[in-house]
Amino acid sequence: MDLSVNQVSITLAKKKIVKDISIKVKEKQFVGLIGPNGCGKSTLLRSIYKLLPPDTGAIHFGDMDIRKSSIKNVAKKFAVVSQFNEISFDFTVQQMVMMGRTPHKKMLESDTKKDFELVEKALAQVELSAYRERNFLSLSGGEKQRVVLARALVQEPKLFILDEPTNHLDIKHQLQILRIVKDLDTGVLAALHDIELAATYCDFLYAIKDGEVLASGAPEELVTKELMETLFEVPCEIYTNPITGSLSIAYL
Ligand SMILES: Nc1ncnc2c1ncn2[C@@H]1O[C@H](COP(=O)(O)OP(=O)(O)OP(=O)(O)O)[C@@H](O)[C@H]1O
Repeated sequence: MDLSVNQVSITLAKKKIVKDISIKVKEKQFVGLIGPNGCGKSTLLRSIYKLLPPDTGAIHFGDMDIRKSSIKNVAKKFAVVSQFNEISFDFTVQQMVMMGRTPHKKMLESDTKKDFELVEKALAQVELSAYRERNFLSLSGGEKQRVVLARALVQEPKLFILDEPTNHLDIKHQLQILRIVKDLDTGVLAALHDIELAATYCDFLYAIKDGEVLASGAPEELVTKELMETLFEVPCEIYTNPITGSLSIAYL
């Protein structure tokens, strides 16, 4: 199923933050949003997962009209890993991850063998099996982020929405998170700050500035010196890393 966002605009505190943005995530595609702080990436993502109503525009996942669907039905399709993982009550890691099963359950339905198996599998994927009895609030920022990814995995979504998923993570765990979602058989829409990682993992990128899509395309076409300098207002050179062969940026 494809995600289609058509001409979405969002106003916050009387200021137009997202201006007529259209984006698409095709089935199983890994799509990245890049752009400077405050350009509207998170705001756009929030409107896609129904935390914010857009002023205008349409958001569809396949033939499902997201604006008209219930949160529970949207949560059966989309899982979100965002930058802010603060919760008021403390839960164990296992309980936190189990919450990812909620959209698939009826009220008060108890956890099944399959639910526990999915939780164990997801904890192993993020290398936190030994932490299952720990209190979530006692974890480091990076460990919390991996628990939130595990919760998203057990949700068995058709689309992952990641808002700076690698915040707080050391390089091993940044690569781990991106590799895990890349290897899944689902679409991914991710706001990413690290352009080199975005170019490595994404099939398609949208460059956003001042609430508008400035350019879009495959990373090797989109990530040019001219566009990066316009986007981030820092002089740079783009080159091919002689060791990895991947696209790299030197900020000057
Ligand atoms: N609730 C709100 N009320 C008013 N303005 C807001 C609100 N939420 C966000 N904004 C503003 O909207 C703009 C876009 O914010 P957003 O979080 O979408 O940017 P972003 O591209 O995700 O940035 P970053 O890379 O820093 O995470 C910012 O100027 C922000 O201050």
